[in-house]
Amino acid sequence: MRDPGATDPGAIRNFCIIAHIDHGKSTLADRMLQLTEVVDARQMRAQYLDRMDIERERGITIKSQAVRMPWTVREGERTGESAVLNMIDTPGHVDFTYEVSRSLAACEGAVLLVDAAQGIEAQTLANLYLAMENDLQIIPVLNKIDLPAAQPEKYAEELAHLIGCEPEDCLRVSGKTGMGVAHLLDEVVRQLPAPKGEAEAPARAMIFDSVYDIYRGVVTYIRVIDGKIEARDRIKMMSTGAVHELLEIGVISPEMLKGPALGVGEVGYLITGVKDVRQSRVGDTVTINARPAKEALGGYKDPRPMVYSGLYPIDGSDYPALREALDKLKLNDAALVYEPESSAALGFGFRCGFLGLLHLEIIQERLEREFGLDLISTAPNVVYRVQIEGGEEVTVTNPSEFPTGKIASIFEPTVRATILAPNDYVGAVMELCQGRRGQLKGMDYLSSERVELRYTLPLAEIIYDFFDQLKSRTKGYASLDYEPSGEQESDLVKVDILLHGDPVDAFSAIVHKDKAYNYGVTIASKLQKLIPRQQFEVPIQAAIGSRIIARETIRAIRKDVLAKCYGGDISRKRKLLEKQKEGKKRMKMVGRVEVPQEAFIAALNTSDGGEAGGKAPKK
Ligand SMILES: Nc1nc2c(ncn2[C@@H]2O[C@H](COP(=O)(O)OP(=O)(O)OP(=O)(O)O)[C@@H](O)[C@H]2O)c(=O)[nH]1
Repeated sequence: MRDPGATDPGAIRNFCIIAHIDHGKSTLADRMLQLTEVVDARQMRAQYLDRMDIERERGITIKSQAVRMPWTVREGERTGESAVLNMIDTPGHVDFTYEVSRSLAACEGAVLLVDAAQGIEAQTLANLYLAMENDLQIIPVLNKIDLPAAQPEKYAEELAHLIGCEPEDCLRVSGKTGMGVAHLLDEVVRQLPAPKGEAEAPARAMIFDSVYDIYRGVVTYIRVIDGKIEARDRIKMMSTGAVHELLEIGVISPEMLKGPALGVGEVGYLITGVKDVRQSRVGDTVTINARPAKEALGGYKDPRPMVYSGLYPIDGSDYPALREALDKLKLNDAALVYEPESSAALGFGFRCGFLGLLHLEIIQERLEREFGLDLISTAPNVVYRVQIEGGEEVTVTNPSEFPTGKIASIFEPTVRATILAPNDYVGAVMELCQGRRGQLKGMDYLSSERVELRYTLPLAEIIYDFFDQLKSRTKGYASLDYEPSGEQESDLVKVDILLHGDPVDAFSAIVHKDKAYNYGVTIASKLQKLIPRQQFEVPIQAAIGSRIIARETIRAIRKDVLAKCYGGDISRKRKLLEKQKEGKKRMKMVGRVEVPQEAFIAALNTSDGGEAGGKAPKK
């Protein structure tokens, strides 16, 4: 390996692999690491780069986001030409599209990988469009050609039609057997352009990822566009003007290799003393303090939370532990926002903002797994912009904070969704989308059997169970991808759930007018089944403002836990009474009504098909 900083930009090829989930990205990356001898045969194991991920979680080393691999063209034109390949990893999910586009901007080309037994899927398209927006050169590749079910001829046609090339231009590989992979690397050198940049200009490097390592602080991944950053430099973040001492700079191949500098087109890492990833943000431009660049690269915008949810510890005494855990996670996740909130039903917790549902799930799972917390989340909701008569405007991230004044208009965020499905299921997909207030924007036949449908949908309608519904209505054949597409004015109302006249904050929801009744009835009847009878009659009502739209009643009676316990052993009776006492400790008072917290948790749980949309803890 040559010294970093000394690489001729003409020999560099920066590329990423883009693919639909499970089309074989990690396996192909493994083969490339092996063929280029960056990882030798003894160390090689499946999903090498994923292994690093686990290591990073334990703080031993960091995840390899960009690997530098030397390669010499083996066959055909330009045999013997040496190159330095940087393979840049991209997060694959729509929640992180913002990060994906930053990583794409660090490359000149992309390997578009398609499973030869499945063909093009929704994320293939979404990633391809992103790559095209970033002006990347695309190399189409069919993977898994070793599979008996592979139909490379058929899908080469599809792929060629999509990107406007000839079917023969689609390469054929098997990440599993290694077939065709050396040829693919040769083509990366031949087809992709070398990076261009001004070596003499003030340094500008783009941050495409940053991760927190407990021993080393924040490790920032950069791609140098112009100039050179040397190990002795003091660097400056252009969005904030913050200046940091460089502690280390280098490349990753596949471990961190310290070096003297990074020059034009090079991809590597840098370490400063900062302890918080938000000081080293994805998308920001790094320059040198002594000779700063005038203009930052590209546009810089903050990742904006799209989905909010309340996170509460099941055991109230875990609240300080939850706060500490969120503080720690924030070091590694610039997009996570949270602030304390309290709920009559659930006690003390945090209102958290996420990039999307997957992000929410990942955070909740990490809190539970890494910090040993038992959590309940309230139904996720999107962010509404509410205009009050008289001109005032408020942003609502929590339905219970919906303004009470006269509302002039309410705006909700929308997404542009792309759904790919076999012909036979077009009707089912359309029915689902229409039921979710979708507007059909276009429809294309990718081949004689597969259709691409484009819809504009309210984000709120797809954050519940849209994906599950789509899968079940199409027997798992449809795939979905979506991206934010602005907002629309909608006829929305806030529905409150009242228990004996008092609102239960955790169940307030902002829903479309046509769905308000349904929501009210579902939650009221769920609670009616879950809340034990009291000494007095308790009405459960759903209300829009002061108008009641649904009602259920819990009849008065003292709950006699011994009712079903005829005769028998006294110790059994005692056990039941003890259990009742234990349960009482976890009772929450809503006005005069005593409710076991489990009832709220069960009502928030969606696994039984309810509409509240919360997530119960995993036991
Ligand atoms: N037969 C065959 N199977 C393959 C090939 N490449 C990958 N697979 C299998 O396909 C599955 C998915 O492969 P991954 O490499 O994990 O796919 P990925 O795109 O990285 O998946 P995610 O990381 O989940 O997005 C695994 O079970 C692999 O063993 C191939 O060339 N041939």
